[in-house]
Amino acid sequence: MAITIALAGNPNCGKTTLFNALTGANQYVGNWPGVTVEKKEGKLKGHKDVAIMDLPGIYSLSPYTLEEVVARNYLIGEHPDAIINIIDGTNLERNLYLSTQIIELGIPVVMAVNMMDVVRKSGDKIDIKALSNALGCEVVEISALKGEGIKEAADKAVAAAKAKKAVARVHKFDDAVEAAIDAVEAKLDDSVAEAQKRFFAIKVLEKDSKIGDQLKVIPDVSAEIKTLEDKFDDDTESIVTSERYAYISSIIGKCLKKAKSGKKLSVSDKIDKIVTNRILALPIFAIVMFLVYYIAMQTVGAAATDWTNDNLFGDGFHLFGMEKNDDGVAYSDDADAYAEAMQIIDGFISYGEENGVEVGDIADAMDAESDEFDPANAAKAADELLTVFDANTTATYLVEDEETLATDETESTYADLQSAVDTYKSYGCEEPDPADYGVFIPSIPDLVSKGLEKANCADWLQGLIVDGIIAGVGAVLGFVPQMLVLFILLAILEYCGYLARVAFIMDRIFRKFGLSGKSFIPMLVGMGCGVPGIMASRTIENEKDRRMTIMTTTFIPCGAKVPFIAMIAGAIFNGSAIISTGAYFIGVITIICSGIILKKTKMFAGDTSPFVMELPAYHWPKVGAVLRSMWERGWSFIKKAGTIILLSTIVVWFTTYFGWVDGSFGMLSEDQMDYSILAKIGNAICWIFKPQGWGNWQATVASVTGLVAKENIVGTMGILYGGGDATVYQTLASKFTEPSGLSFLLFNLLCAPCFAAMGAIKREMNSAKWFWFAIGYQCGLAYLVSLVVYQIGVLITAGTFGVGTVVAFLIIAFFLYMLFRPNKNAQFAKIKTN
Ligand SMILES: Nc1nc2c(ncn2[C@@H]2O[C@H](COP(=O)(O)OP(=O)(O)OP(=O)(O)O)[C@@H](O)[C@H]2O)c(=O)[nH]1
Ligand SMILES: [Mg+2]
Repeated sequence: MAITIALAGNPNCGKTTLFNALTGANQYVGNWPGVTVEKKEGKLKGHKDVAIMDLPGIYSLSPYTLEEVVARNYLIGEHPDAIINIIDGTNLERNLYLSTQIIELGIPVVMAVNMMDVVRKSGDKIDIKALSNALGCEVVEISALKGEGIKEAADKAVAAAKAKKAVARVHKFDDAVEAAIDAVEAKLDDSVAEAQKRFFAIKVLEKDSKIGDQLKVIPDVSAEIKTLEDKFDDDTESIVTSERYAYISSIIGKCLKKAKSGKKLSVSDKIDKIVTNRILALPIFAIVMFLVYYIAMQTVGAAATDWTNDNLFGDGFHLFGMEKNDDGVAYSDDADAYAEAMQIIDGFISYGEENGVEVGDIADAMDAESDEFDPANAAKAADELLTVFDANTTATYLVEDEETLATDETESTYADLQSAVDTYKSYGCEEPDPADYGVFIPSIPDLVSKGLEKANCADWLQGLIVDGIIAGVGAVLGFVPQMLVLFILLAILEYCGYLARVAFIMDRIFRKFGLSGKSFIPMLVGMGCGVPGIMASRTIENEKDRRMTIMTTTFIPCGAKVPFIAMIAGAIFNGSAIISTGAYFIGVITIICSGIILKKTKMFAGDTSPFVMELPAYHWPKVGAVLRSMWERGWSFIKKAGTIILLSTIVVWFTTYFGWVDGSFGMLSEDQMDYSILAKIGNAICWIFKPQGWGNWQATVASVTGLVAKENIVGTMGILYGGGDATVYQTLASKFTEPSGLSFLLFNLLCAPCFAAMGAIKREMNSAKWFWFAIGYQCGLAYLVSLVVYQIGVLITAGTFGVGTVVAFLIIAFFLYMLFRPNKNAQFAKIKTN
């Protein structure tokens, strides 16, 4: 016989931790209330026929928010065989409120008092026997985190389910209340099971608005309600609530012995005094986020990512950094000396070409790439070069900077040429081979292309693999080290409980603007991925607020947006951590401004949901949990690279390297990309982004592929700007200016999220109209913001003034009007001030 056991309890009491421990699952656990918003089923380890159901946390069986409805509907409608009611032992009194309701459901219950490790440490004593007697069900002490007592709890629940023995009610409410309940029970029809009658009777008495969904017929009980309300001079819901609290206080004295802690502040309280301090909170938050980004983007993470990009996907590297040859000279020194000599020689050749000196044959003989290259001939040619120039020649020529691709005029004397030729010949007229300097590991693209060449692979396939897949997927994978560092740091902040404080701090700010602090939890979750972020909006009871949160949550950079932010910051802004941290603050500011503007429209007007959130105690993050969270997020990033991004890069590569030249369709060479299919598509739509300063087909196409998955922006750039001599970063730096780079970044940060997140928006909005409204709002806002940033940017940096500037100022004026216009819908506020 299959058995289902539901885990029910208050938010943040450890249900999911217990679920993971019992089933071996890996569900998301976070140190704040409202982490789980959907029910989740798993199999009890070692029992194939026992299913465990993790539920969202609830404070009572009178649900206010969507995820509470999920939990209640499950408990009432699906009727699990047993419930493990998890109670946070550090907060017994409040947690028991739900328990008094759960034992009325007519389902076998086992109470699991969790967090016993913390309870013991604090010195409190819980009398399990007394508690069990008072509640009429089995009680076990557990620590879900440490795995203590969990097997016992599960076994007891299985036994209770098999015995099918519902909780024998020990306690009675006030006689008048009991009489009313009995009377209502008698009025319920037979479709209500006997064991559930008490629960439904109380709910009907309480005038619960949503209970109609569960009952076929709601009996008329106005007489009973009136009698009770007259007697207690209160409404029935409050009467029942205070009866429950009276019951709890009657048992709590018998079951709980608090350690004499006096009035000393706990460590958590002391930390909170500082980090949630009215004045310090925000600067501390800014510093913490800056440090997170500084470490991930500029120091540790960046070093690892640079190494990966430069070596693994770039030029290759020497094992363990040992790169000395037999004479003890470092490879990099030799390579630099050779490159410097070549620069002067090439300079003289191009100077000669321009000034009518016959250097063509010399250049050919020295061309190491050519098939007929022979070092002996090259040496002779080099000597000849010395003879064709006059000893007092000073050559001027252009040199391209490797980083910025900017060209610079340089001068070299004949003496420079002489020593350059000597150096050139001393290396045997060929670039020093890194393999002569220790164990050299070629880069992945080099290795693969050599292998493919050896295997006589067709050109197009080689192109697909090297220029398509490796360039695209490699560009994304190059960010894995940075992402892992970032994920570790965010996981630490989350597990220790700091992120819950951030929600609290932000609530103070949000509230000033008429927004609910509850909107901040989805944003916190959205820092990992927008999909669960959007789902986390279920904790908001007010429908208008919830819609608004769904619309704005993805403004926060999710993990997938990080690589492209890092790429733009790295290529155009010198890797500045201010750009990466700034992306978060821009996300938050956009959410706040959107909130203010939208709240003033009829569609979203109304009171904001109250924000009640307990601050969980600080925990030391567990190394295992942090690493697991890092790995999970990192792995999903890698998995995506292997599936959707791989597919996208193949499509991008094909459409980039195939196209029509002179009327015939075929494969294109690197300098013909402007004729490609992709260029055609991009060119057809890129005018849209002219006012943003990056209206070229490459950037446009990258933004479009970003809608499939945001990592694609980097992958697509890798293909479109890769190839050729310069690195992707160098090409990017040459194609974007600071204003256009910033505008590109902002557009892609704020516009519609990836398909997966759009799907989540569709699901949560549950309405095509609202879905399109959300997507339209995001794209429209992104378009305007990026336009303004570019136009004002060029006005400041280059003094360019034109139609675009005027439009930008008009947009700003409109925006300011929307932001500061009086709120017509907030009449109550006006009345108050009068
Ligand atoms: N010290 C200690 N911490 C625990 C224990 N069980 C859970 N926690 C921590 O409590 C926090 C909340 O755990 P979750 O399992 O996410 O709680 P939940 O009940 O599923 O929360 P919601 O899904 O929000 O309702 C996490 O930080 C856990 O690590 C325990 O036995 N001891
Ligand atoms: Mg949970």
